[in-house]
Amino acid sequence: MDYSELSDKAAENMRLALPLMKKHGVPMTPDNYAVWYEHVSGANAELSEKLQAMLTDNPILTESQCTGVYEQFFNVEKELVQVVEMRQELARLLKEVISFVYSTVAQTDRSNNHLAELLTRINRDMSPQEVHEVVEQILDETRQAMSNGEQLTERLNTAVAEVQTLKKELDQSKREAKTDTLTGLANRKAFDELVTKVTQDADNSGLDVCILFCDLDIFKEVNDKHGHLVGDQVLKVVSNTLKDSVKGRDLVARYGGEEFSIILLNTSLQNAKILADNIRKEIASKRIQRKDTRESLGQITMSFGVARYVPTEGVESFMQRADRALYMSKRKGRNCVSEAPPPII
Ligand SMILES: Nc1nc2c(ncn2[C@@H]2O[C@H](COP(=O)(O)OP(=O)(O)OP(=O)(O)O)[C@@H](O)[C@H]2O)c(=O)[nH]1
Repeated sequence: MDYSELSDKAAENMRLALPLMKKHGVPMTPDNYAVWYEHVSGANAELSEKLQAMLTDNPILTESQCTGVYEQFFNVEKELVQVVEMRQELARLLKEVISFVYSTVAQTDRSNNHLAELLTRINRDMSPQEVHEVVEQILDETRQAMSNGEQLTERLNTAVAEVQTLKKELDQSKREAKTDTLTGLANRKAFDELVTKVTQDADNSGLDVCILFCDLDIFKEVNDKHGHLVGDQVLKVVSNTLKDSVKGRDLVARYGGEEFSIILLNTSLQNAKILADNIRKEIASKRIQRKDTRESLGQITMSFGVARYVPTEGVESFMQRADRALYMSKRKGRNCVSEAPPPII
């Protein structure tokens, strides 16, 4: 079978994942397939490390180990109906392909046995007619085997194309699940996930991680005076300013209504405070106008809370401190930056 024309990675991953699952005694369920596909694709280092660690203890995985990995890395998606539907589709596809592979293998076995049996019948004493009959049967069997092989290749090609489409849709819905629809920024879920990860990393590396919590000042007045649509326009302008103010490695998220949060990697507290103050000035200097009437909305300002992660304090304490710093800025009269108090460890 020539797979060289199959469209790239998905085919490769499918070919790698199935034998590995067999080797490690992993039941061929869609959930397990999702885990092993992710593993062989090399896209999820954490998942691969987890599998490697389990396999070091025992090369055959138990059912509960398999479920455990799936739950850890994929279960979040269960919340999304669309993703559930895609999984069901993948399950159907996988079931169909596996049963097709099995039936082709069974047919090939039968075919091989028949061919072996035909070969044993060939001997010197056969009449030309008998030789002719056996040769005809061998030819029939060979044609059948070739046609089975072609059908299998064709079905696998279709399956690979379907898996690719599903994967694209899955990637898209994963992205959407972590994006705020109004501003296009990362949402709170994305922020929470990343801040948890980078603080855990910082526990080991000691590298600087800072967060900024920022909140629009007296934003209710904008909404009350100009309406929610204009308020939304302000949120978009502010989002763009925040996004343009940080480096590609940093994450800007819309944390809630008019509250934003930023993760700054490899950034000292001093530099985080300077950055926050620059953003503050940039926003305060803008003169946003209503799109429809060109009426000025007056000065829009933001308050900021800045915190640097202290290794081992934990993500909750870190976020609480940043939140407290933001609250301090509000109490000081708004449109300013405050540094978080040290953690209580
Ligand atoms: N237009 C719009 N407004 C929003 C959105 N989410 C939250 N808000 C508004 O943001 C305002 C927040 O009001 P408050 O919590 O009282 O805070 P504030 O008026 O900004 O005052 P301080 O935070 O104390 O400076 C409310 O009017 C919310 O309706 C949104 O998606 N769009």
